[in-house]
Amino acid sequence: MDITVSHVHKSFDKVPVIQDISLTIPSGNITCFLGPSGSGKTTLIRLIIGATHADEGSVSFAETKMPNMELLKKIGFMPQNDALYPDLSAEANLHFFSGLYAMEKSHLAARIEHVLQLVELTADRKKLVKHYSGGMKKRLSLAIALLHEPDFLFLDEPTVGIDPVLRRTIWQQFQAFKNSGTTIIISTHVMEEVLECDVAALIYNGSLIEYGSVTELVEKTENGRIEELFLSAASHQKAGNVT
Ligand SMILES: Nc1ncnc2c1ncn2[C@@H]1O[C@H](COP(=O)(O)OP(=O)(O)OP(=O)(O)O)[C@@H](O)[C@H]1O
Repeated sequence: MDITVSHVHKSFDKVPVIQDISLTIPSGNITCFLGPSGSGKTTLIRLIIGATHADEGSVSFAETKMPNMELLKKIGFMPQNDALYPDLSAEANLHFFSGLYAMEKSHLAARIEHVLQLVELTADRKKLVKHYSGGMKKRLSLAIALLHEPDFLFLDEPTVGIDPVLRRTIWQQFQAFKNSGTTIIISTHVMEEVLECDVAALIYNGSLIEYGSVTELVEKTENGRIEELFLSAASHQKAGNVT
């Protein structure tokens, strides 16, 4: 099921934040939204999952227009800022979120066990979240996003604050999810992570400046560094002709 974003616009307090973005996110791939801080990546994710309402334009998952309650059950979202309950343990947080996803009780315990293992938090499952480190909270947020085995996984800067070894393990997991058919959309400003993705959308000041396979985008650069494409967008924008 591909995701189609069609001519989406969004302003906050009359300031345009997303400007006429259209793209098709292919199913079963890892797509990244890459852009500098404040370029609109989080807003675009929130528009796609229906958490923010677009001023103009539409988002569809195959033929179904968002927002749609049935589709929401197929979506996992890991926000940039943790939405966790600090006075509950990791396990209790997972139980709470399973209620929101209306998960069947029969295999809940096994799912909780599985996602805790994936993010290496099994030993700390009883600890209150307020005593967690930043990286542990990130990992718990990821576990929550994975709990209901979503077909679409939206991850807003998932590896910020995670050490390089665990980051590697987590990326191996993302590749494994992809191989089992999950569509992954990830926002990042880390250029190295782009090379892990199949497709990249480069976002600059709320506009889509490049979109294509990572291989194609790398080929457009002189030295294989995708940053170059931003530098040329920035210089065009100064000259007033970014489209
Ligand atoms: N609810 C809101 N109200 C007002 N302005 C907002 C709101 N949400 C986002 N913005 C503004 O929209 C712009 C884009 O923000 P967004 O969080 O989408 O960027 P981003 O690319 O995800 O940044 P970062 O990489 O720093 O997370 C910023 O200027 C931000 O201040």
